[in-house]
Amino acid sequence: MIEARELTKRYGDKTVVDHLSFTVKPGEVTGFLGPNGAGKSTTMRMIIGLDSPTEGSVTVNGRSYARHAAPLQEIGTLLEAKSVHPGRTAVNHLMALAHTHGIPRRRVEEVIELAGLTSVAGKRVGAFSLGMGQRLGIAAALLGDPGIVMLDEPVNGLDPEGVLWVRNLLRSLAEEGRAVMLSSHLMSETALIADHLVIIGRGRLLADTTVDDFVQDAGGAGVKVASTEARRLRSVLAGPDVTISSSTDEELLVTGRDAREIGAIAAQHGVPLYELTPQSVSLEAAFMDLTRDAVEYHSAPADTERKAA
Ligand SMILES: Nc1ncnc2c1ncn2[C@@H]1O[C@H](COP(=O)(O)OP(=O)(O)OP(=O)(O)O)[C@@H](O)[C@H]1O
Repeated sequence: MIEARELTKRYGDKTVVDHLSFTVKPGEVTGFLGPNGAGKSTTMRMIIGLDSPTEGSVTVNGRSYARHAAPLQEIGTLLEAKSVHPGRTAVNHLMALAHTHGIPRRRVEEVIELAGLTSVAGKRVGAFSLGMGQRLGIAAALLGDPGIVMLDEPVNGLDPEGVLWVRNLLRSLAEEGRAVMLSSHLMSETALIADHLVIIGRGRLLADTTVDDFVQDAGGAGVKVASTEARRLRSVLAGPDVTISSSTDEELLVTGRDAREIGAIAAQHGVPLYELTPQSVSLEAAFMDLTRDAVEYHSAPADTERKAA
């Protein structure tokens, strides 16, 4: 478990992390989101003692990182994938880390295999692509079999197969009961991996919520239904919390009932359907709305068009 309480970091008169409180719980993937410059990396650096808070505190399994005798076995981290000696091979890099904690070679081999690096284990890290570097960083994070895994932008530079691998790996680590924290500035990608969201902007907490609630608050999704008997369908679907709008004579947008219910009700009343499509909310748009005032570097034109994902 990671617990940040009123965590604050100032550089000169600039407050980069501003009284931030959140918890990263075991058995969950927590997505740590914010636009560029929001303070994500600074927060993560404070979690593992690379920066010290100006105010407030953060603990890893109940105590500050520096007070753990074997920190690699408490929390595995990937902060800067390229912070590796370029002349070392992947296996030597991991062995050097393993030696600091009395971790056996067998475990090094395990994480190399887990990260899909077996064929390049003997290659010098300096020749690694960005994606291979990310995989090596993740292998290093898992070396001590830690209960907490914290990764800064882990899918950065990965190809689609690599992205899928990270997604499945993080989900399985959480299912094993570990606390997983990953930072990102991509809402839709994070929503596919995370259970919980901690969203920050200009160092401040903007939202501490579940992915499900965020999706719901983003406007719910609604279901698009098309039928040759849309008028009759509208009347059989009506209910106290149901909203139905129509864009054409045969199409309805229904909120308050999911696709399964709509299909069942339509079948019960013998109404033919030729389309039944759950609408996906534009999570990226909701995220941009939430962080709009906290974006440090606006691109021109400043207003991004709102469109469905
Ligand atoms: N050592 C430092 N001295 C002064 N300012 C700093 C220092 N480190 C970070 N900052 C500033 O703190 C702010 C937050 O930076 P940080 O890297 O934590 O953000 P981030 O959310 O990780 O951003 P990104 O997604 O771009 O990596 C930025 O404005 C950055 O310029």
